[in-house]
Amino acid sequence: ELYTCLADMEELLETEALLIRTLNGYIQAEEEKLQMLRRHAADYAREHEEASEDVQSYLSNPINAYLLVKRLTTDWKEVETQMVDDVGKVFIQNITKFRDVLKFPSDEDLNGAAVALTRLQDTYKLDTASVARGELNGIQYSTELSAGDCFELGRQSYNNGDYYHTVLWMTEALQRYEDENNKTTTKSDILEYLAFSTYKEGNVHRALKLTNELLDIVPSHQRALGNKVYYLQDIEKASKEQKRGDDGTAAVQSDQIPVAENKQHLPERDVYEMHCRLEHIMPASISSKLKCRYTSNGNAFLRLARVKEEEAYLKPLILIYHDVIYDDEIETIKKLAMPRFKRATVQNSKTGELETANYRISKSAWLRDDYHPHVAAVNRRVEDITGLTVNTAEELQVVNYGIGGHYEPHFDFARKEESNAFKSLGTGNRIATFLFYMSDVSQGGATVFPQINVALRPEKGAAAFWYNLHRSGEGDMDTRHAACPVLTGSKWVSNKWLHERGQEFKRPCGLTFDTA
Ligand SMILES: O=C(O)CCC(=O)C(=O)O
Ligand SMILES: [Fe+2]
Repeated sequence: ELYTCLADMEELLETEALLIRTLNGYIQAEEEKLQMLRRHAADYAREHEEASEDVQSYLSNPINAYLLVKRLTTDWKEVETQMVDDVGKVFIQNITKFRDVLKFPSDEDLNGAAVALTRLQDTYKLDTASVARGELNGIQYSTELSAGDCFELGRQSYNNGDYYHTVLWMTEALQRYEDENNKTTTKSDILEYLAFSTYKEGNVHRALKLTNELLDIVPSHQRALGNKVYYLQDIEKASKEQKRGDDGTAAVQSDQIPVAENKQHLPERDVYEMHCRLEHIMPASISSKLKCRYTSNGNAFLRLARVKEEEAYLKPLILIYHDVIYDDEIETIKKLAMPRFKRATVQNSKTGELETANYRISKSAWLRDDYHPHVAAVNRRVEDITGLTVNTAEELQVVNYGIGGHYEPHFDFARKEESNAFKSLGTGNRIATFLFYMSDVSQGGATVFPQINVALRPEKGAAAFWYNLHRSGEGDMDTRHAACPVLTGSKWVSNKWLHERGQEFKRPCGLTFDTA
């Protein structure tokens, strides 16, 4: 699962470098072989021509007679050996050896990267043609996609049962195919996927039209012939039902079930994505009440080194601290995390087991205080800034998000029904979250709170802090939040989750407005 993390993806470039070297080596060896054969062919031709000029006199020379026989025996054998010699074999063997050492992406990675791209397309409302041109939000980032590249994206979507994106990408593939001089795929393959997905999306007339186009190119296409019969029956049935006067169309099932309606009564997904695009502007009635200050929070250490504290929201209180993790600490933490990275997991609310899920795509690692003084220093800073103890906190969790990496809306605290969640820790629920941003993100990757319309843009060196629980210990539903998919760049964060135990006399009054 390399695609889940940008740090791992860098290693793929090393793999590619080796493949390029190997391929060039193979081409050179193959060329040397061909050159040798060409030389042989020329030698044969020269001697043969000489002999043909005067056959009698040529063969009357015993040396010539001997050479002719030799040419057709041992020399020719040598040629045949060269011809069957599989020059590529040893190069392939070399690559096979490297498979154990170097990172190679799997089919699952290809699928993950394709799904990530379609997720970005949806969240950031990117139109297919622009993405195919290598543009993201109007900025040219990469080379264009060929018809074959678009076809492969469509095929991956198709394999996931995602007909919506199949239609988008196959349509684009078709358009690119027409414009391509060196064709990178075949029109009939595109049409086959496009027709069937169009049918699945409910447009049988267009599916039929596309299938007819396919049959114009390949009249004996078995699946197309079968589908055509099926589509025609479908159309006939629908027109009969219409004549009878009843509505033949099935009730359209929406898969946009509002999971948790927010205060605007829009499906949470729409609100979440709107905030990811940073489209929402906080009304002045709220933003005008937010303050910035240098604070020491009554802490002796911080009195000497005050921190910049900014209110991002008041109820629940969300605070941003600027410049609270330093570049050398960030470098150390990244270095420690990289070899420990695992695909991030989530807790199954029924079983309490940890498992991977598509709604959380990133790699994460846990770092103990004693791994490096920088880890201890960062934890200590959380304590100094919040006035809470980190004795009962979880280890520092380091997260790196790769292509389209994200974490959909969730709570950091365990809900009542998840009574097993933090049981083994024996430190109670996650009272607060301290989230360090260890990188800027050029596009995407905001932390958003859909219930209260807050979006935080990652800023390297800054941190966000909020309480997940009311003073009563009850979870604060307004702290529901998400990490938006990364559009361009790499996103690094570290989480310090503070727990209830040990905070009994520490949760400072000044930090929260709610007394519930
Ligand atoms: O990466 C982010 O912005 C938020 C991460 C988060 O919510 C989490 O790891 O629980
Ligand atoms: Fe979270």
